[in-house]
Amino acid sequence: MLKGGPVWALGTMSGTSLDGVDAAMVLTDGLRILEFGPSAYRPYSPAEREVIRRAFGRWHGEEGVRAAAEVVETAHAELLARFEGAEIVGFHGQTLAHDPVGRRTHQAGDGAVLAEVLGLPVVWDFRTADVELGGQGAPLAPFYHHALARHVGAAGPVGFLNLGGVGNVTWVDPRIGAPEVAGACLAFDTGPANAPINDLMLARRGTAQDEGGALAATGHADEAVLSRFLAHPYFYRMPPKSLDRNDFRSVLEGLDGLSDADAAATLTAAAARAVARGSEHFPTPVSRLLVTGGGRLNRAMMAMLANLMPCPVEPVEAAGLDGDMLEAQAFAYLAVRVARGLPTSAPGTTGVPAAVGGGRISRP
Ligand SMILES: Nc1ncnc2c1ncn2[C@@H]1O[C@H](COP(=O)(O)OP(=O)(O)OP(=O)(O)O)[C@@H](O)[C@H]1O
Ligand SMILES: CC(=O)N[C@H]1[C@@H]2OC[C@@H](O2)[C@@H](O)[C@@H]1O[C@H](C)C(=O)O
Repeated sequence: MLKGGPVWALGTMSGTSLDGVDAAMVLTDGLRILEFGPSAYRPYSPAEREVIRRAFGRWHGEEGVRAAAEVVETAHAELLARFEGAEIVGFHGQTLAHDPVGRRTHQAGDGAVLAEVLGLPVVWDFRTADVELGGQGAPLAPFYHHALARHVGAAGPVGFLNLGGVGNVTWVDPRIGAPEVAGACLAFDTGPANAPINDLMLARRGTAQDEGGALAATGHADEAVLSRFLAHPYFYRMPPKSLDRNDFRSVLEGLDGLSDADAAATLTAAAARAVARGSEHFPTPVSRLLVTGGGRLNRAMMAMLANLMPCPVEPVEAAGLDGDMLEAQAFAYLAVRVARGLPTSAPGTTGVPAAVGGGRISRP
């Protein structure tokens, strides 16, 4: 258990869109955020990405998983070696598979290996305890969103939307002092966000993403595909709820007859409409929706969201935060919570029956 006051924690995120690893430092006591520290990013090479991609959907011991874990561990070790002054590491790993109904979730990468390499305590495997207790195991950033809302001095409920490979949103009431208290947070995955767009761009154009949403901006969304998409039972489930990267794959097929631009516009609109549909679950309206993750740089997606939502939709930078590093910061914050025996999820964030602290700690 960590003693005393605030510590510099170093957190990582290797997200579902598979672009690379983010790492960022936060000074925190596991309750409040005192200061933001340096951050860095290491992209995966195309070859590394392919090794990980081949292991998507697989579980420990299955083919290709050890190779993927080695890529993840090596990339993290390289990136984290660039930092100085961290006292603890929060290592998310790379989600390969996520099946909360089956009470299992798989983040590749061994925290014990990193602890040895870095000579620091490493908190990892953040999601397993939650799913084993019947929670969704995701999203886990919401407790950090709660701390952020208080840090930026929000006076009432605000929304944090992460537009990564998958989207997730947190409704936060910062007037409630602790995130695990009933009514402080309601969180859930909204639906697919950038992952299907990236897959489309790779298949049709050989590029990693729709830069700035430029292609989507020139197309027209296909309403038939969108209504089939929005009829998916996921949208009728009450939150909390979470998704695996490819859960919507079959619904989002059927774009073959569409031009590249119309297909991109359709997938972009699908992400935005999923968020708007999700926001209907908010307990009360929010004063603003603060957007983090790569999707905030997709102007077509942001414009669609602004049209659909009744409140201002702004990148988190509008509140002085860093939308590239927010999730890495989240796992720094959560690592300190784990080390201090504080919970990392609650009924309102993952649907777990009672607040629970996930994560394993490996020491060098
Ligand atoms: N300039 C940009 N224009 C358009 N899209 C962008 C831009 N920058 C990033 N993106 C999109 O955002 C994605 C990266 O987002 P982010 O890093 O938030 O996702 P992630 O952390 O991998 O995913 P998740 O949060 O689901 O785990 C890219 O793969 C791309 O689709
Ligand atoms: C199982 C898993 O890794 N889920 C990710 C994914 O990416 C976005 C969304 O789906 C969210 O549920 C989660 O990540 C964020 C960081 C979270 O746990 O808050």
